[in-house]
Amino acid sequence: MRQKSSSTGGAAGSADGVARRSAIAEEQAFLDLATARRDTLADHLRTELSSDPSDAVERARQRMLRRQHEELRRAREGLVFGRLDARDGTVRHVGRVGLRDDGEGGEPLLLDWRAPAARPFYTATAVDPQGQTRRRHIRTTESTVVGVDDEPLDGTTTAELVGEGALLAALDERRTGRMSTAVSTLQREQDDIIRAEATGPLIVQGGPGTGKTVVALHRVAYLLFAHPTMAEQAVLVLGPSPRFLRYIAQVLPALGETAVVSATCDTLLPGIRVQRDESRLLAEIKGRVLWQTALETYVTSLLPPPRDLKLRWEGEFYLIPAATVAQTLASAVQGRPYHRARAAFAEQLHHILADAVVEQREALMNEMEEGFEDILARVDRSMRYDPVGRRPAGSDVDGLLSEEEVESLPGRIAANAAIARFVEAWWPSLDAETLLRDLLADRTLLARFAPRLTTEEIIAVSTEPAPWASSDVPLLDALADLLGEVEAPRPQGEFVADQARRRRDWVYGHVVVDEAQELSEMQWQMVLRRCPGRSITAVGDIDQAEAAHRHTSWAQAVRAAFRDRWTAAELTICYRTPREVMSLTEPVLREAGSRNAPPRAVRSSGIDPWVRTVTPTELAGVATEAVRELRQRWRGGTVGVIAPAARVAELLAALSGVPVLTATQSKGLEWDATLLIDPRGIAAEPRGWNGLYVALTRCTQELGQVVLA
Ligand SMILES: Nc1ncnc2c1ncn2[C@@H]1O[C@H](COP(=O)(O)OP(=O)(O)OP(=O)(O)O)[C@@H](O)[C@H]1O
Repeated sequence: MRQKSSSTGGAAGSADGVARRSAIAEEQAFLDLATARRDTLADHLRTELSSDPSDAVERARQRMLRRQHEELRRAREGLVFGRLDARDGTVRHVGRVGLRDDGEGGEPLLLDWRAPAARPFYTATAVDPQGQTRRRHIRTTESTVVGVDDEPLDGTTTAELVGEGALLAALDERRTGRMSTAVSTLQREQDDIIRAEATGPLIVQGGPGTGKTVVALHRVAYLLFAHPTMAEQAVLVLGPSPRFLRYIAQVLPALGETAVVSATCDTLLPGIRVQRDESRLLAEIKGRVLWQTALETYVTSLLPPPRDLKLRWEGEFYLIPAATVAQTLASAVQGRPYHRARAAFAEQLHHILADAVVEQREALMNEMEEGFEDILARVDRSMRYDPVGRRPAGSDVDGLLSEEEVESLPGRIAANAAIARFVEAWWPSLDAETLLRDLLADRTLLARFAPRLTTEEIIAVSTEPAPWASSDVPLLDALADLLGEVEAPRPQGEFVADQARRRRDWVYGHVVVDEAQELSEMQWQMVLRRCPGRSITAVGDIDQAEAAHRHTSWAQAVRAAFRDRWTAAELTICYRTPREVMSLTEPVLREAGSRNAPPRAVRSSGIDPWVRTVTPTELAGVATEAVRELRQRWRGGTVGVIAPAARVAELLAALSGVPVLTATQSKGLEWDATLLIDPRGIAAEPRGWNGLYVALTRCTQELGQVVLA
């Protein structure tokens, strides 16, 4: 049985009221102390910051100081939110950042929520109190304590939820259109995932509203805290849409994190923009992992075939035989990207040529000694040949190259523009966009490199229009990776995230994927490329999958990326959607073909979902009226409208002041009230029952449906 913890706040005249006021006053005094300490530390750090670090060590130190300063600066709202009273009488406060007092040795004043010692705040129970007798949630508004919720952990009560009062208050708040942090009310099953090992792929399945996004973002903050080296590599957060990224944009900065790059799969490749929609058929075909092999063999076919290479150096011709070229080519390629292999080949070629020059010079000298006049003339010519005057002084008078000349020869050859032009002509630079365009437009090439595609599929792919669509991005990314950069880019930017964002080949310390059920096999390859160490957390709901691929289980969805080397975790409690609405979802899930049960709703809104039935001509008018009512009822909050794709334009024209989205576009978002237009129309779309499941679960309070008669 669940019992409420005692909640303390607001006016009261009883003994309870006195205790409450005293608890609030006590916590206010602590908050004032912690705030003053935070301000002092932030001021001190600011004086340490320099805009002109002298060397790499100082640059790294400055990056760390800047992070710490930023973290302190942002830790305003909810600086202190919890307190643990231990059996041995120790009292520890938990907050957004860790603070030490300014006494000798700097005793801990405030525990960072991510520190191991803060863990009982999220996981202690009456059954397993972890040495604690009481957990207190401290509610604040700006710098004022407005209430406290106490939970005894001495076995006098049992509670399923951690800090139920504070949690339910947070869940009941009006939605602003921006996600907020949940650091003070994280629940046990969420905390377990947030602090899980990050050594391999972790896939978190959770129904709608179970806090997958909350967990994903707080996990990023936790990992950056627990593994400072990760901050040097940055963390990538992949979301389903720019709208979703805007929705979550404040959470990580509010948690003080700057070493984070957020993107969608469509925006991950610098310089590439998705410019058109595409059919589901093509999205599915081009999402298959077979393209990885197809592109690998395609790029391999573009390597230059070995042949005799005839090079000119200082007026003489030198022949590098095909067998030497083949050997050098094989050692240069060895799994390297195309352009890097070329650079390795060129470097070896410069040495081979230098050796040939030295050998030939020695041979000429030997012959000369035997007195051939014409050879003398050739030597003379080759010694005089110095178009840019770079010949180092000190050639031996006997015509042989000096040791210094021999040593510098490969470098001079490497710097020679004519040699570089020769290599470029034989092994040309390529660019991913041109290559992909050529491949996709050419049925013969497609049949050769992607033999697992059917003739119909090849025709469909080759008749697509030119600008890039979403499913082209992973193909371009794969090609760009197989080609490699012609020249290594220079790091730019003050924060590590700025550098990472600009680099296609940046290797992140960790990658978090939200709405991971939507990723195609080729999009997973994009993720793997950015995190070869596979420190990846993917959160999603396989029952909300709407993308064109056919996966209906995580095992299928990630087989190509991870085989069976991944760990599963589950979230089971729905925090967003009230019980009244969740009760509508079970039959929808069955229709979607799922065998899972919807998550258990943690709260009731007391508002029954309602339905209005209309004719098509009444639709816009009734929707307008319904939106007006909902906006009035949820004044200060948010209302969203979800409709079949075919009705969005008509509704956008009729409604103002509310977002009108398809089920797919509403992924990951939430409003206080949702108006669902033509749910049967949504269900009839491709993967429509999954879409309807998404649409039904977006509200935190009230659901209205407008159904066509
Ligand atoms: N521990 C928590 N404390 C306070 N609020 C929470 C907590 N967990 C989740 N929430 C809130 O519940 C709502 C749903 O969370 P979230 O968006 O992370 O769920 P989700 O599983 O990603 O949902 P969906 O798959 O439907 O998009 C959000 O408003 C979030 O802030």
